[in-house]
Amino acid sequence: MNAPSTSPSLIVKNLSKAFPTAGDPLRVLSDLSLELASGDSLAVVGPSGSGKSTLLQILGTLDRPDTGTVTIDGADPFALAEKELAQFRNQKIGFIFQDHHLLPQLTVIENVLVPALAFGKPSPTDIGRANDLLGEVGLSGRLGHLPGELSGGERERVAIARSLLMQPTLILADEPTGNLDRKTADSVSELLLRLQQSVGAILITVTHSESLASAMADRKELVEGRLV
Ligand SMILES: Nc1ncnc2c1ncn2[C@@H]1O[C@H](COP(=O)(O)OP(=O)(O)OP(=O)(O)O)[C@@H](O)[C@H]1O
Repeated sequence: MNAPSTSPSLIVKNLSKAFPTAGDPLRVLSDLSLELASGDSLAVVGPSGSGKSTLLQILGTLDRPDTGTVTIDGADPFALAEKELAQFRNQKIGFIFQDHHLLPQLTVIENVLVPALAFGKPSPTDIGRANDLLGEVGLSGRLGHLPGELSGGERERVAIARSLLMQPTLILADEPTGNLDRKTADSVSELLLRLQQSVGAILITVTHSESLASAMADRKELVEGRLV
């Protein structure tokens, strides 16, 4: 487990992003800056179309900003070549999506091990960690099951375990409880925050859910391309 520190491990400076349209480009992010340190949790809220997913895509290094910089653990991911960037992403960033994005043909434990595949065959350490994480999310008895055999809340818990496999610096969650009933949503968000705290990762959650947003230590709204 990483000891939490207070120096910012995510530094975002002056991000801008626009998409081409038939008319003027659609400006989605505009001079957006943000700094977060190990152990921080942030809810990003805002109306539909305000740019929350676009921000998450850029922080997740899945899309590039037009201008501005993202620094994760002192490194500029966008300066890396494609293969190195893919490895950096797998090592430093855990993703959790509303529809979990588990691979249907892989078992629960194989899904949790997917981030390790970018580095070759999962090591015994990876396999031990996957087992431990599945224990922590209460799924030790379901290692060999397929995602289709699990409930929505159980699938989301597998996605949480997968996001933590590589002990990431940053966990990015897009509506992680969006498909769940209130009680299941509350238990999944409690679990996510507990595990995020235990590894000292930064957690950024995009959500329309008031109850999930209020569980995070901080909350910011995307307004006219900036976080306020
Ligand atoms: N690849 C793209 N090409 C063109 N326009 C895009 C693209 N991606 C997003 N947009 C536009 O950018 C704006 C912001 O989209 P984004 O998905 O980031 O919003 P959001 O805040 O996540 O919305 P929601 O809460 O509905 O998921 C929208 O108007 C969207 O249509």
